[in-house]
Amino acid sequence: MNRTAMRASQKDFENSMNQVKLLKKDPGNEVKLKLYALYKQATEGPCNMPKPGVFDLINKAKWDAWNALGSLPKEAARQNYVDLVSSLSPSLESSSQVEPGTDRKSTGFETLVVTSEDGITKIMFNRPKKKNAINTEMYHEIMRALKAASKDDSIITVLTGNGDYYSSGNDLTNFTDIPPGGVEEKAKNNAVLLREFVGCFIDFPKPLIAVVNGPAVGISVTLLGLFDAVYASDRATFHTPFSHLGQSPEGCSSYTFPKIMSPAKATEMLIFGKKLTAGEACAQGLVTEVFPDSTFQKEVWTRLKAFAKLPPNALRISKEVIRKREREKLHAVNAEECNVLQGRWLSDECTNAVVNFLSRKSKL
Ligand SMILES: CCCCCCCCCCC/C=C/C(=O)SCCNC(=O)CCNC(=O)[C@H](O)C(C)(C)COP(=O)(O)OP(=O)(O)OC[C@H]1O[C@@H](n2cnc3c(N)ncnc32)[C@H](O)[C@@H]1OP(=O)(O)O
Repeated sequence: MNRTAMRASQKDFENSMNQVKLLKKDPGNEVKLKLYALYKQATEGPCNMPKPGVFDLINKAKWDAWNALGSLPKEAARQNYVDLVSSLSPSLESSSQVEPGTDRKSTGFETLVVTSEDGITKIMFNRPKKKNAINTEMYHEIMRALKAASKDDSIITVLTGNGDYYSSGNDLTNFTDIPPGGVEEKAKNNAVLLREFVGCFIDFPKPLIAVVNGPAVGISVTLLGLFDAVYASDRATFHTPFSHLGQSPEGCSSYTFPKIMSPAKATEMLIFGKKLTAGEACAQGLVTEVFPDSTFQKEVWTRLKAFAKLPPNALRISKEVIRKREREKLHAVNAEECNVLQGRWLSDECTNAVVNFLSRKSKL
């Protein structure tokens, strides 16, 4: 609405002040200073404060902005304030019309729900009836969602699960559809794809956070070593039963887990398949913090929203400094793990374990 020809009433002014509090998107320092100056001018008249010292940067910037309005009459300042707030309307519309908690949702995913809100892109595994097992389609969709999240305007990216599981790991039916080229070709193609998939986590440029809402198995656990923070419900468990499945570690865990938790503890998990509780995983350094399930979502999302308000460039640069010296090593480990797994998938040990699960003879 063009209000320049109108006189803003005191009521309009108060409404605008309330609207500013509801702004969803930070309008930036320049606009905030302008709003501050116009507010002061409209309520107190020309700048009447002593000039702050040069080292009092914030108050000095505020003083400069207010002082720059000179002798602008209170009424005109009030009008300018209302106009400025109304020019921020796209952000206001989204804040006032969208129900609290309603996300901007990306369509085009079958196995995920991807949403973006409050500076956070949330990638949620969405096959709850299958305990969020990762089928081939989901591997591809996670890669696509991560690539999009690395370029969108979000500050941090979160992976979580829908339902009672975080994820039961690789969908064991991935091994069943054998192409005309036979099992060797299937194993080779899967190794190439797995390497690309894990590579997306190694190279992800923004802070990547796991919100582990329930049990996690296999690759959904190993990848956690490539995340920047892992928050877990006390219902979560962490299980990598690779030997039971005739397989071997992936997700760079053969390198990250011994570093994170000590070689002996990593061996118990990765070779002997010891399942850790959330508390144990936290004590071993794999999990950042554990929360009671009853307050998990509330506490974690409050924290994540605060993280997402931190300066984005500082977050990315700090992550890069930490990841930089490890990146090459991680890619080499990933390549080697995929190569070893390719052989494992062709073994009788692996075939029997998958057949036993699919014929309902065994579970973990
Ligand atoms: C880029 C493309 C790459 C392709 C790459 C292919 C290969 C990459 C491989 C990478 C290496 C990964 C390794 C791993 O992740 S190893 C871990 C594999 N996971 C498992 O072994 C878990 C198997 N599941 C279970 O043991 C149990 O289901 C579980 C303990 C998780 C839950 O038991 P519960 O009794 O509570 O529930 P149900 O068993 O009744 O499960 C409900 C339904 O969900 C199906 N389900 C669950 N998990 C899986 C799974 N991992 N794969 C396939 N299906 C799964 C289960 O069968 C039930 O289905 P139905 O209701 O239809 O019976």
